[in-house]
Amino acid sequence: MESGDTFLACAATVEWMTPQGSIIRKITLKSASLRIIRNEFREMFMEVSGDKNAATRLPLKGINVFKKFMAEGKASIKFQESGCTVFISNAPPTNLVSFLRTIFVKMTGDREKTLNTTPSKQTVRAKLLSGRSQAFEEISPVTVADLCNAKSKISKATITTPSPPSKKRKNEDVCRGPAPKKLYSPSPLTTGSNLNPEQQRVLEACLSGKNIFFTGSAGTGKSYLLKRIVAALPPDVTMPTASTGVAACHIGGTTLHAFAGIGDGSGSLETLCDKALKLPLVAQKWRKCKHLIIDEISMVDGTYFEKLEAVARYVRKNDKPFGGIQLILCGDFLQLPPVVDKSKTAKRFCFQTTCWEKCIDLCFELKEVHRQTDKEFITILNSIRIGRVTNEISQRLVKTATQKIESDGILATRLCSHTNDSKMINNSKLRDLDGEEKIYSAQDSDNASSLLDMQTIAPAKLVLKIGAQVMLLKNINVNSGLVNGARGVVVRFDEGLPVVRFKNKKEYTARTERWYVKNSNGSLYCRKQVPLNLAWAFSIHKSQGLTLDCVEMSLSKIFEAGQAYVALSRAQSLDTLRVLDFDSRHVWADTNVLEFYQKFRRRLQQMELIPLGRPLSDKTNKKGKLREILEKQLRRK
Ligand SMILES: Nc1ncnc2c1ncn2[C@@H]1O[C@H](COP(=O)(O)OP(=O)(O)OP(=O)(O)O)[C@@H](O)[C@H]1O
Ligand SMILES: [Mg+2]
Repeated sequence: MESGDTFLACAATVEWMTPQGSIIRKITLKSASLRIIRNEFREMFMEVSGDKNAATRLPLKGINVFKKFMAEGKASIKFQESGCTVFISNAPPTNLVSFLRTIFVKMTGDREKTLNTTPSKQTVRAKLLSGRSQAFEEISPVTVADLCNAKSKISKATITTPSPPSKKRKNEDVCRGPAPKKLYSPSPLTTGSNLNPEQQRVLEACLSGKNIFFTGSAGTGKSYLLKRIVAALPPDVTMPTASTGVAACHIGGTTLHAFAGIGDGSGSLETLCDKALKLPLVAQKWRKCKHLIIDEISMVDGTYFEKLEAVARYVRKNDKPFGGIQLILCGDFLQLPPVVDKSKTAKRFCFQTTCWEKCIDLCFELKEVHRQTDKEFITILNSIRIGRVTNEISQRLVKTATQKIESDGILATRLCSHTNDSKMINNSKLRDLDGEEKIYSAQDSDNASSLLDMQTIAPAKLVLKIGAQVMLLKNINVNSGLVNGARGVVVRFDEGLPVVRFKNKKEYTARTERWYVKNSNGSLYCRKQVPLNLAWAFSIHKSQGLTLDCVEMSLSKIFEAGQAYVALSRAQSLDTLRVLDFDSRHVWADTNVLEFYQKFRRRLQQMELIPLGRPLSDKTNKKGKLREILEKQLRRK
C-alpha cells in the first residue's frame, strides 16, 4: 500500500459555511495530515489534523470533489451534510490521486453495502442504544476486490466526469466520491505503475530526501522517471528544471536559468549573491524551494553550478550544500556538454567542480533502454556513446545511407549540427510547397512572450501549408501513437485547423493546446498554440531528450563530443534511421567524462551490494545497516 492511499500530507484550509454561503469558521493548516478512517459503526470519515489543532472529523457522505487541478496538487472536497469544504493544496499529486481514489472506491463499495443493510443505515437512536464505545481506526487499503466492485458499479451507472461538478451532477446522487474517469485511467501520476525496478529504486531514494544523481544512456527513461518523481513531491516547494527549454518542457518545468534568477551567472560571486538577495522574488523562490530537480545536467556549466550552490547557501543562510535544498540531478554526461563561449571561459562539467561530491549523497545508473528495442542497435549505440567505433559498426551505419525510411509521404527529419542549417531547410522546403499559407500565432500571457519562446517548444508563429512536414509537440493520445515527437504531414485544413496524417496512418485535427511556464513568483504563464512545429529539420542540440520516429542526419559538421551519439540515439531503430555520411572520425567521447564514469562505476559496484527495491531508511535489517555505512563512507570520500 502507498501511504497516499489512506493518508495525505498537504496544506489544507477547512471552511464551514451557512447555506447562504457566508463563512462561519475557518482553519488554515500549513502542514496538515488527512486520514480516511472508520468509526465503530463502519461509517467513513475524513480526519483533518494539524500540528497544534485538534483533529476535525468529517463524515464521508454526500461529498462533492473538485479535482481539476489534481495534477498541481490541489483539490477540494465539499461535505454537504457538515456544510464544510476542505481545500487541499501542496499535496504530492501522486498521493493526492491515490487518496481521492481510495475515498471513491470505498464510498462506491459502501453504497452498495448500505443498500443491503449495514450499520450506517442505523438511526441515531439505534446507535446510542448499541452500547459500543467510540473508536476510530484507519481504513483498510484498497484491494483488487474493492476496485472490481467499484468498477462494476460505475459501468452500470455510466458516470461521466464533469469537472468542476456540474449542476446535473450535484443533483444526482450526492453520495458519490471523486469522479472515476481520471482515477481509473492509467495516469502518469499513479505511483510506480510501469516503472521498472531500477527506476522504482531511484524514486524511493528521492522520496527519502537524499541528494541524488542518476544517469544512464539515452532512452533509459531518465526524463520519464523524473516526471514521476516530480509528481510524488509537494508541488509548491518542488522546482523541476532543465538546462534547455526543450528538456524543461519535456518534464513540465522551467530552465534552470529562469529559476535561478541570476542571469547567465557572469560576474563575481559577491555580485551574484547580492543580486539574488536584493531581488525579492528571486530570494523568495530560493528560500521556498525544498527540492531542486535538474534534467540534462550534462549541459549545465560547472562554474554556473558552483555559483548557484554558493548563492543558495547565502540566500538561505544555511551552510549545507545548496543551502539544504534536496537536489535531484539527472542526465548523461556522454551526451552534449555545456554550451559556453569558448573565447571567454573553458568548458567545465558539473562533476569537475569541488562542490559536486559534497552535493551528491547517492548515485544510480539506469541500464534498461526503453527507446529502442532492437538489441543490435542498442549495442551499437552503447559503443558509440563511449566513442568506440568498430569496423562492423561503421559498415552497419554506412549501410543506412541508402535505405528508404519514408512512408506515406512522411519524410525523415534531418538532424543538423548547426541551428541555422535546420532553420534554412525548414524555410526553403515550406517555400517550395504550392498552396495557401496558414499562419498560427500563439496566444501568450501578458508580457511573457520572450520567456515562453525560451521555455516552451511551441513556436510563437507557425506557418503551414498542405504538404508541410510536422512534428507533434504534445502527447495527445499515447495509445494511438499521437505522442510528442511523432511525425506527420499536413493533409488538409478543416475549419481553419490543420489535419495531420501520421506515420501510423492516423489522422488528427490539431486544436489549440496549452503550455505552462512557472514565472519567478510561482504563478503560471501560458502559451496557447496548435501542438505542431515544422519538422523537415531540427538541430541536434534541440533534439536532446527527444524520441524521433523517422530520422536522417549528416554528421560531417559535428563539433562536440557526444553530438553524434545524441543524434543517433534519437532514432528508435536502425530501420528508421539514415546516416548520410557516416565516418568514425565524427564520433568521440570526452576523456574527462570517460574517467568520471569509470570512478562512478566503482562507486556503484559498492552500492550494488544492496538489493534493488529495499527502502533506504530500513535500519532494522543487516542490509539496511550496510547501506547506511556505505552511504556514510561515500559521503566522507
Ligand atoms: N518504465 C518505462 N516503461 C515504458 N516506457 C518507458 C519507461 N521508461 C521510459 N519509457 C519510454 O522510453 C522513451 C525514452 O525515455 P526518456 O526520454 O525518459 O529517456 P531518457 O533517458 O531521458 O533519454 P535521453 O537521455 O535521450 O534524454 C520514452 O518514449 C519513454 O516514454
Ligand atoms: Mg531525457
